[in-house]
Amino acid sequence: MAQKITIATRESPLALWQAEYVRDALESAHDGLQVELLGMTSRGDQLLDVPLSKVGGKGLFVKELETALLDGSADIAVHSMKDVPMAFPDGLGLAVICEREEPADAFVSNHYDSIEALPAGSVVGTSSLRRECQLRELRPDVTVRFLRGNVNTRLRKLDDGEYDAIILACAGLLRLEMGDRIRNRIPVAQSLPSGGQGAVGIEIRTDDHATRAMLEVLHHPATAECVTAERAVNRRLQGGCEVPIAAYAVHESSDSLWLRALVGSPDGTLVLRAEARGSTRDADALGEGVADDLLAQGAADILAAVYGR
Ligand SMILES: NCc1[nH]cc(CCC(=O)O)c1CC(=O)O
Repeated sequence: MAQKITIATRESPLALWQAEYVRDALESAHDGLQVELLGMTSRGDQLLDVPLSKVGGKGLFVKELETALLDGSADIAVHSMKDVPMAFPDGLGLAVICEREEPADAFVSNHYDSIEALPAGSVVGTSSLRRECQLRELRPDVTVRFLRGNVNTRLRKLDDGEYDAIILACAGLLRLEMGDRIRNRIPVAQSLPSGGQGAVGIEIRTDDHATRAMLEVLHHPATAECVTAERAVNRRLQGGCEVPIAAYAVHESSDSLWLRALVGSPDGTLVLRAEARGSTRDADALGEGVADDLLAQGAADILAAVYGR
């Protein structure tokens, strides 16, 4: 049995928190196991002056880590599931999904308590088309301004006065012990989260059975069921962050899920919604059904306009 595991991780404070969480859980579950972090910078961390929707989207945060897995310099890669594309390179795959932190988006402001309380003309920072779409549907009278960078950078820009408010994931703030910055947990009906938001996933080489067995202690089946349904929506739509897409599942009982999803235009003038309930055992089919409903409502046209298909 391997007595040492190397974790490939990005170097943002949140990515390091997540990698350290995995390291600590593995070391306490397996006596004598040594776990090391291999920090690396992804293209998503370098290209900070352009929206993700313009530079090729999701894979940007995971590609360098996957290269480290494939060349053997690391054994596992720890990701925010929100940033993990649907398809994996040959020889790599997801081993486990860890317990979800709060999935909602956070309204963060030094002046106002909620989206509703913003004066007309306020400037709100986000570069997520999903957040922009839903915010503008609710408040067509506010201005959305570009905001990227890691969580700490975004908060600093807010504090510098560049924005009246910003929208972040609650999960990142809570993990970094900055929950006091959350002025308001935006109800999911107002800002439906991204598929996988708040969940951490671990990618490995698919033939590395010894490592997979050691990761099992971190697997959280209930989270994995929800994230599976959410990711099935994105997979069926074949959409990344170039289009406003949200997908969010919760358990209604131990064996049934309620999945909601939406596709929209960035300016929030067109927002298509679909939802369905289904068995946890068939989370993929649940997600595909909701995606098909969206496609039938006209999501196909939105996607075709963006991706030229
Ligand atoms: N795209 C960046 C990213 N990836 C995961 C999180 C937050 C933590 C999570 O969703 O697990 C964030 C920042 C944010 O959206 O505020």
